[in-house]
Amino acid sequence: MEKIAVLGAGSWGTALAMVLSDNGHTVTLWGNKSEQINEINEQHTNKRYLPEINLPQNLKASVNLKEAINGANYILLVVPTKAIREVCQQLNNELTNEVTIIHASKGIEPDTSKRVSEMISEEIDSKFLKSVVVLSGPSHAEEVALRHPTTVTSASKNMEDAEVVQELFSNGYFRVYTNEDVIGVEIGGALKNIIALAAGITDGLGYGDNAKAALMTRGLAEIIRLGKAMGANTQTFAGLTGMGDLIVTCTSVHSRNWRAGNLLGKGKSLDEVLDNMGMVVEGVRTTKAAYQLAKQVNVEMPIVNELHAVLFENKNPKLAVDALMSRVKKHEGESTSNYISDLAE
Ligand SMILES: NC(=O)C1=CN([C@@H]2O[C@H](COP(=O)(O)OP(=O)(O)OC[C@H]3O[C@@H](n4cnc5c(N)ncnc54)[C@H](O)[C@@H]3O)[C@@H](O)[C@H]2O)C=CC1
Ligand SMILES: O=C(CO)COP(=O)(O)O
Repeated sequence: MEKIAVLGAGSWGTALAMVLSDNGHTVTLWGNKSEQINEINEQHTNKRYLPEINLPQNLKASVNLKEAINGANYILLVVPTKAIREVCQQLNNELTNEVTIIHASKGIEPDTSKRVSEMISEEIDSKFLKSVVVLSGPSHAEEVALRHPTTVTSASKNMEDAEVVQELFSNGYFRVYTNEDVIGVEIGGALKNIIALAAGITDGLGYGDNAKAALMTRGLAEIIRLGKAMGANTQTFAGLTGMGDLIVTCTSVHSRNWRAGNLLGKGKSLDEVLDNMGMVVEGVRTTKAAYQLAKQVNVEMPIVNELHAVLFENKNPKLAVDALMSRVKKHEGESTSNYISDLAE
């Protein structure tokens, strides 16, 4: 059994800390809000993020980063993408031994277009960084905390590291696959949030399942196009971290991205929506990043373009849908079917 520090005491950090505690590891959950940390230690709950969930008695929490990482060979980083660099810088100041950093955050940094694993490698001194492993897939914290069956992927360039992480997390309700395509896994996890925002918008506008199926299918084609240009293995997008996560995020009431889109479709402003949410909506920043990236690498991403206009140029969501529907007529062309046929190995 291992000593593992989980940095980020929101919905996903808490749910993953539960999985690791259930597996018998010694887990310390680190957060920056003392009231919340006291609640976890004293009441064994984290009501703001996971109401009605009782946390394992052996799960400890701390506001002290040095104390949380003391003796840990594995650090799970699960703060919003916006906070990754800041938390890594704090971590870098406290590290005294080499660690494997596992991250479970889903986003791309605007302006730099960096994926989370790239930011981690930039911020953590290489003498302390044994490996970076990504944990991603269709996995709403609310359902994992109820110990409902969930599948995810552990990805690393080094398959042995991915397998170690698979072993750490796997149990009867949490099944972990491995993959060596770090780029594809991170791009899929980040970009599905954009499509979930768009799916929320069409639901909020009162359009039905046809519109959502169209967005999911054509959205996946956009994700694949960008992923391919970034060097991903296109087959990855037909798997858990691509299509799987796209399905769960576009169709679940648990999704903060879908819920935010839904409110936008109902006429709320972006500021009103984000004030309302109280949790991270990663798709907003990732839309900005994908919009910039698509232009840089010359990839056509019409849904991303329209969502960018709705979020940042005040475009009426209904007009954005009209614009997508009246684009120049096309052949279906490069669709996911090309890749899905290769998947069932
Ligand atoms: N909630 C979910 O079901 C899933 C979330 N994710 C990803 O996990 C990441 C985190 O998401 P959630 O836990 O859901 O977000 P959340 O909004 O529920 O919680 C975020 C937590 O990070 C903390 N935080 C923010 N900035 C910080 C800083 N500078 N220092 C220390 N703590 C800081 C907040 O206090 C809060 O506790 C996101 O990238 C998200 O896309 C991935 C899979 C599932
Ligand atoms: O990534 C997730 C599920 O796999 C969570 O999605 P949201 O951030 O939209 O809630």
